[in-house]
Amino acid sequence: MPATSGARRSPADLTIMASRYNALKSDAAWQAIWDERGTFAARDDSGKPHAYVLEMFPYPSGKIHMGHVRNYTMGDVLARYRRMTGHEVLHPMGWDAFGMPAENAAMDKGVHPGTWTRANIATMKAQLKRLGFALDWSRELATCEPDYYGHEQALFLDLFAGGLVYRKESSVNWDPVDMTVLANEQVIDGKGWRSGATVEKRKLNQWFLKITDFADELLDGLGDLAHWPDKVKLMQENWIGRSRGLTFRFAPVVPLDQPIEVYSTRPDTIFGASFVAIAADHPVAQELASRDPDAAAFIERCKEGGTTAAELETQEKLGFDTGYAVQHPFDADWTLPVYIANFVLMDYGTGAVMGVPAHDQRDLDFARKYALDVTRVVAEGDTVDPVFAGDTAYTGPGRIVNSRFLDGLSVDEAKGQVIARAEAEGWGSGSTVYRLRDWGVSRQRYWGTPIPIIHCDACGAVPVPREQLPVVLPEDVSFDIPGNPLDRHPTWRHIPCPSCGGDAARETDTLDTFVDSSWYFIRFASQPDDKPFDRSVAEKWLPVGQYIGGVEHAILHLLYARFWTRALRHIGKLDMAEPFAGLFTQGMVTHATFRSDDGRWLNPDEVTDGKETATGLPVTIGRVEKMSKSKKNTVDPEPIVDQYGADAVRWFMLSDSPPERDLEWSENGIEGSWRFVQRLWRLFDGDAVGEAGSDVPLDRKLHQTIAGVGADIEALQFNKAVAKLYELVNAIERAQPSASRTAAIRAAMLLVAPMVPHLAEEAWAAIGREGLIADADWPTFDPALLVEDEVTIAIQVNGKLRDTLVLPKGQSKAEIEAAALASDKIVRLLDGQTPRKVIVVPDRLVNLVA
Ligand SMILES: Nc1ncnc2c1ncn2[C@@H]1O[C@H](COP(=O)(O)OP(=O)(O)OP(=O)(O)O)[C@@H](O)[C@H]1O
Repeated sequence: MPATSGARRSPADLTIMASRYNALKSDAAWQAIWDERGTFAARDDSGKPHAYVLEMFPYPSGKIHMGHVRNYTMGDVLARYRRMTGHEVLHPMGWDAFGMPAENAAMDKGVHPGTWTRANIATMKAQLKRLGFALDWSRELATCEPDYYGHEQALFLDLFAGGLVYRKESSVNWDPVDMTVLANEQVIDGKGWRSGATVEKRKLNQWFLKITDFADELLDGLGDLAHWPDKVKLMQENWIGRSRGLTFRFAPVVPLDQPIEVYSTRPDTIFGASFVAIAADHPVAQELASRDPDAAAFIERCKEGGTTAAELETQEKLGFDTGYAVQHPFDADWTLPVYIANFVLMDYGTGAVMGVPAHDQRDLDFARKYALDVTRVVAEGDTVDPVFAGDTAYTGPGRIVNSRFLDGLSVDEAKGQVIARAEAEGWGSGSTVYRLRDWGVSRQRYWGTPIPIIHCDACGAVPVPREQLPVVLPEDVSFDIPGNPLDRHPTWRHIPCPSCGGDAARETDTLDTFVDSSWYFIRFASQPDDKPFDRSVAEKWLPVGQYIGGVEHAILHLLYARFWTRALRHIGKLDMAEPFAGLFTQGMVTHATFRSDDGRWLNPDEVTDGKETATGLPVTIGRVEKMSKSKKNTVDPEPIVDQYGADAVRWFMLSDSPPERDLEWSENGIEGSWRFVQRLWRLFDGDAVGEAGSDVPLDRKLHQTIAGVGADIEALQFNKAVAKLYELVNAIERAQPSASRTAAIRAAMLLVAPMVPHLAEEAWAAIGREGLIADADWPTFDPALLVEDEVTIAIQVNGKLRDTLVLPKGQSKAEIEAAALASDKIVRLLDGQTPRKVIVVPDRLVNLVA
């Protein structure tokens, strides 16, 4: 390393000097060294405290984009920092590799989903490597490989044996043109995304996991997650949706011959009820349809439309007046009409609801359409008028009004009263219900984990014997016609029944890909060949200390993983309640979206000056949205890494804004990061070593920075850490050569190492240090140097500021008083008088009462 003089240079000069840092060369060299030495391989038994840092693994959709870079850089800084602070770190990476896009690629391009997926994995892995992430690649896994999903099948069978899996008929979205089941996201405005046909509901036998058995645990367990964002906990709480309500019967009015049982979470609004709505497949509706062709035709119509909650919310509310009526439970003379309605589902509650239009939006839409009464029973502020105007239901809190004996009560008090009366009078009973449904895991798709079940006419659903696992997906399938190719494979599904030996058939549904991501973090911690994980090893690492991922996974993925972990505990496979002790949800990297003249999404690369580069036709610039492959608004980091090197890209992703905040991608600023990397290099490379002399302010700055940067990284406040490092570098650059300055430069190398690891290694080697900086110890700070040792004290006379004094910190009251009374200004002001009273607040102020 060239020893130059310690003379200061302006940053602008630095980049044009000869000894420019060659990032591309250094990046490749250090990445190769880390690889060769297995630097980031986690050892199960090193004796050091364990730290498990994990980012949500990506779907291998093609290339990584800046969103991934942001997510993975944050995890990487923490992982590297934990290593330097003496931890054995597990920081693995893998691929959430099953799912629809691979099947779509197969249909569009004629390439096998496996080929497409594995090629994407290779590309993305190479891209991640170029960013220098400290990942333990020896533990890499891809969920689409039998050595992963075979173990998942074993776990599925464990849960099956443990009574947590069952099969039930349930509705799916059916595309009548493509003759296939559609995933919810393939239903767009009630139509099949490819065929454009109106989607129907169909009943199919499907597999479910009993997540509802754990509803209370999953809800109450949120209280123990101190290191999770409140917003995520709230989202989970709402999703589980525990509420107390009333199941009760409306007595029939002739000619109806049976009561209608409903469930309501708002029994407090019972005096606002104006109708009862039943599902199309409710027994009363079915019975009517057998005699009334109009009712039968309406029920057919109800089959249109998807099954998602969102669909049910948004689709037009349709009803059929059965002509039947029921009695209000509190008034034998009050009757309510009974409608068949398309928004009521049979497998939800009792398949019947009471309609309270003033206080439920769905009911209000319905009541306005069919001209039913709308009566206010909860006051909205001062508004108590029973006539409810407008088209927006009031769902907020308030006093109960227009409700006889309930008037004046709060919503909760009224609920309690109605439940108590119903129970005393024997027409209903209170119960706790959950919004959470059991998890339907069957997907009528090819590219997923085959469900390890064999169907036999004689024996029913029989688990695949363990020694026959994995049930491997056949590769010889075609996608030329819609539907699940497993269904039409010539041989794959035919198999003798393991129980009776007769002809039987494999289950052709595959598992929801959320199952794959519900336990991958366990497999990362321990991956023996012969079982899903070795419990004692897994428990050494788990729970994950810090999990980092997008808030878009706040509900489903995180809830399913929490459930899976508890389910494994329930069947005695793992002794752990919560999989992720700490959670951080990074803000999204966003970017404008572009659409071509004919409505295709375009990548920013395909647009020049507002026109599609290829066709010259104008493009539509859409909203700024989360960078994502599906909207094609991705920016590939690779050309940027080519130009500026990995460290500049990493630094840039960390420095720009608070990590929890969204960040609109722009290349402005990357050059600034590159210049800073160069500046660091000049500082590290240009230091004159071994000079004597100390520089106390610089020592203080250094120790404050060591403490502050460590705390910021621990709190994942990377932008703050970066700001402190800028300040330190400024201070070092300004300082005259001294031993302090040399020490500060050495420490700065360590402090920036988690963020710009290639440059840090290069500098470390250049000063002749043994070993890697990745393995070096994080610098320690001297607490005595963290405090400023002088304070400014205000001196007041009769409450008015008259002077200030700079004094050593921590002086006694007597010392401060003496100093104040000796001040020239005060001596002049007092003019020989002795103050009547002296009030001293140490390190802050002195007030003299004259
Ligand atoms: N634009 C983004 N900004 C920040 N983080 C992102 C962004 N896109 C994905 N991530 C994060 O990357 C991790 C892996 O996500 P994954 O690859 O499954 O993302 P995705 O949303 O499916 O992306 P894509 O839509 O491009 O495939 C997740 O933690 C996710 O939140």
